[in-house]
Amino acid sequence: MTETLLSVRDLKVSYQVGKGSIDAVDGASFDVPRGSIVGLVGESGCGKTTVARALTRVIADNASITGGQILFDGQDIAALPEREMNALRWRDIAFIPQSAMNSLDPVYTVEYQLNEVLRRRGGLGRRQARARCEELFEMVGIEAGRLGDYPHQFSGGMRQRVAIALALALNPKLVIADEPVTALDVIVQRQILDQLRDLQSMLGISVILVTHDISVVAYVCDRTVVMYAGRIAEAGPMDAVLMEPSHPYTMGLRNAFPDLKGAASGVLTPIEGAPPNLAFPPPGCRFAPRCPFAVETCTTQQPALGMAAPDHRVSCHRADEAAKLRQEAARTETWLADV
Ligand SMILES: Nc1ncnc2c1ncn2[C@@H]1O[C@H](COP(=O)(O)OP(=O)(O)OP(=O)(O)O)[C@@H](O)[C@H]1O
Repeated sequence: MTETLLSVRDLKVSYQVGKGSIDAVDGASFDVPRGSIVGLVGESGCGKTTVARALTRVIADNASITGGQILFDGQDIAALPEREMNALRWRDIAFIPQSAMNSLDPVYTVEYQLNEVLRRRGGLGRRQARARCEELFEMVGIEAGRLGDYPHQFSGGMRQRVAIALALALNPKLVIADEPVTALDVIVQRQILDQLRDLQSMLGISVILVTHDISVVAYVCDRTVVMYAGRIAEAGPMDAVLMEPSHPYTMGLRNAFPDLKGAASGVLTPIEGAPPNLAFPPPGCRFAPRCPFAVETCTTQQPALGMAAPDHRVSCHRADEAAKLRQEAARTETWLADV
């Protein structure tokens, strides 16, 4: 069995807003096996970025981790003193924030920015750092001659490659990439994802890929964690979750996105409505107000994250009926009725 690198257990993250608080992540549990790409997927606002940032403990000033464990290599980093956590960042866990433009400083050359990580954090000397910069650029397919360029001199796709090089600088075990291909055209998306996959398997690292786009997960991930309104809806091997989803939200997401591989994917059916306001989440299953299959229990009782199969978890009161619901979910009318 594959060894687990990261194990998130019942993670809770809240934002303080005025006198109240928003439970943006409300009991998330999932695993990241060594040497795998795990897609963290869900609509905007469902808590993906909050989870990703909590894993590096670079969270907003008004955010706090209010519960749970983040076991990285067996150590609970949710409880680690900031000094030790800081030593772990870049070296063990690297984070690529949502826009590569944000992660790169426009006023410095990319070599300067790579050097900041390599020399300041990695302790490399000038010569070693230069050699590593060249190696990193080669790894991400950019000529070393462009190391002295500024971020604006690169195209969007190339900036994303630079951000990947930066993340890989100190040989981390885990790279967390937040929406790494959003805003790029489909051809460039594929190139970046292919490269991420090649580097992941060459270096044997693990990657958490945060995305709202389930076709990105289908294209490149080994496993999928589907989030909805701060909770895990479904998690497991990519094929099991996307080919035979057990949660109606995953069934709906699958209908709502085109296929990145370019195959004919038929009619796209959006999930009507929007995720709930997390300041006032509905009782019971948070997806119930939009779910075409919701029954009374769904509106009153929160479903537990149970087993759909030994390695496949799902949080749905009707998970036992998944095969039947999948057939109904494949029909566009199912998603137009009831909501
Ligand atoms: N600094 C903040 N203060 C208050 N609420 C916040 C803050 N940051 C995020 N939130 C709220 O937390 C919830 C989760 O947001 P988060 O950004 O993690 O979701 P997401 O799935 O990553 O969405 P997106 O892809 O749009 O970033 C949302 O309801 C959002 O409004």
